[in-house]
Amino acid sequence: MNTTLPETSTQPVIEVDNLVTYYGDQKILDDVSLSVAPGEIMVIMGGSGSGKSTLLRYLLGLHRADSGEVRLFGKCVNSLSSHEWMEIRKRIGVSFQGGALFNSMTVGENVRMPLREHTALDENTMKIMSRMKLEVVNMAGYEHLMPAQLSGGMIKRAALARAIVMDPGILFFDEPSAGLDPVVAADLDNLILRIREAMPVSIVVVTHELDSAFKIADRITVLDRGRILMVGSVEEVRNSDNPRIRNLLTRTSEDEPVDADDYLHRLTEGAMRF
Ligand SMILES: Nc1ncnc2c1ncn2[C@@H]1O[C@H](COP(=O)(O)OP(=O)(O)OP(=O)(O)O)[C@@H](O)[C@H]1O
Repeated sequence: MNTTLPETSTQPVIEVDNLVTYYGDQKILDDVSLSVAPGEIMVIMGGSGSGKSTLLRYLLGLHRADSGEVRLFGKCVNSLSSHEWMEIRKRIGVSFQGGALFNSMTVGENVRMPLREHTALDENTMKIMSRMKLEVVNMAGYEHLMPAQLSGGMIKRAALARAIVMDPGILFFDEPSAGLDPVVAADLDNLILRIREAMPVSIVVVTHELDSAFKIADRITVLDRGRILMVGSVEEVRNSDNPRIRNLLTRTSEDEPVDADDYLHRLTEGAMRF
């Protein structure tokens, strides 16, 4: 549950300043800066290998920045004590690709797990709170089922109920609609919007699903080879004339097979221009 927030309501809940990260000798994120305002939905988009998941891991404080800084709720994640980090961690909900419910527990037990771990609430209160969150994700009445009895979409929704059970200030999604059919994926988008309406939470979504990004985002960060190409509104990204963003929007990539005619056409077009 939300502890009293020390920051003013307009202070960004996430701030990234000039983040540079390496895996070994390879620079993965290069001078990345962005911020996420209270209640904002920020979508991180980019081609495969552009650094989206890596950025998410740094936002979650899983790695130490090689240079630059990540601040959550105004606190630099690299300089927190483990106790301070635990306090911040309670205010962060995460919904990862697989949904990842514990198969040996019922849906209700799964959703209550963070409450059991981080609070001293009595059993009854925990049950009421988990039911409320299951209602938010349209899963009321399913709390006694085991994960194996659920569809893929229901597993995602139950995992989402667990991610919001502590009323987080920030909610992270990694490819929320991966593996879902388009109708279920669209439901999940609606649910993300509904959660933002229902609670004061900032949401960061990593996705390569354009339809989903355009539907839910307040702003989009476009990553390309570890650098930020653009941070802007849906309209700004849609209307960008940056060729690499256009490529991303039309789903062409240097790794994809190239249509020979189209390629020649573009080549001659380019030759004529220069
Ligand atoms: N643990 C790791 N060790 C070494 N290199 C890594 C590691 N994780 C990622 N990388 C490299 O970092 C770069 C960015 O990877 P990342 O997974 O962040 O990209 P992404 O945009 O999330 O890609 P995708 O959409 O395919 O998941 C890639 O070149 C990748 O090979």
